[in-house]
Amino acid sequence: METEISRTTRVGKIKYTNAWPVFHYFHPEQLQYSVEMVTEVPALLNRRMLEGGLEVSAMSSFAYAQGSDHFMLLPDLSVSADGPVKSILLFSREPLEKAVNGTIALTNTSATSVNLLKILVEKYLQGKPEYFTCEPDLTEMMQHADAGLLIGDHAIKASWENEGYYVTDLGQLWKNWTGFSMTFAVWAVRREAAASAPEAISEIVQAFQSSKERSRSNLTPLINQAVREIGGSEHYWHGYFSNLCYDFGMRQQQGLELYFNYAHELGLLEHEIKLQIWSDNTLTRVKE
Ligand SMILES: C=C(O[C@@H]1C=C(C(=O)O)C=C[C@H]1O)C(=O)O
Repeated sequence: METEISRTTRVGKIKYTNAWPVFHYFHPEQLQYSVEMVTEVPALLNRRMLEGGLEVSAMSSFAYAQGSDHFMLLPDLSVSADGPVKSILLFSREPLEKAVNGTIALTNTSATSVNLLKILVEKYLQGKPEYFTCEPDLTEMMQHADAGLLIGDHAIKASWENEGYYVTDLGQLWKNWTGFSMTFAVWAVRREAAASAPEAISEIVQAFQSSKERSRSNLTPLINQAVREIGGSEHYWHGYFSNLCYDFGMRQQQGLELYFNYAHELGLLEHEIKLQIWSDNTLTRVKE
């Protein structure tokens, strides 16, 4: 008979620096339960989570909402920003007010940010652009569009190489308009995995939490790795990691609920979303 201990939990990891603090000290080989890692851009992790090809993943908060009947949120984990995010950037040839009536190229790696842009354009800026989706290559995008949306390390690198484009930070724009924080990524578990393998999920959640805390207490190893692998300066990465928030408290939840409400109003989400957070019942069960 297959026991829970021998079953493998497939865990998705976002292939961008923004999620590193939660994964940096997450070492599957040190866990009691078996874990297989899949590292991909958010759009691919979203698809695999929706199709049941992963049990646990960091994913776009928008995709969590699309599949919320199948998912629960893991507690106190997110990639959020209360103001500028520095890596969700709209590059445009003309100032923003003009760009939002032109053609906008959208990265095919995102779900949250492309819908955030649509909300901001439609409700805040009253623009009427044409959109198309493509690979995250700014040079290529700008051959066919007036503006291009990039996320993650693609946005960071493009901001370093920027040759005169206007740059709009969507975290900052959301904050200017709503006064709220914005949550771009969440960590979720599929409901059937939460029901059938609670001990494994509990161990995974604790490992994510302790990675987050260890990263927060000393950013230097992450900064050094980012300089080595992506480029840029220690100063840049210190600013980048310390600016992002990895918690999912009341403030982040309120901002995300507001985003889901707007997405629903615009028909981007089919139904209203109630955040459902997984809680660890294994500790009480042991005592019974
Ligand atoms: C902060 C970021 O958030 C990311 C944006 C996502 C999206 O737009 O769907 C998904 C996951 C996050 O890692 C970033 O890409 O820089």
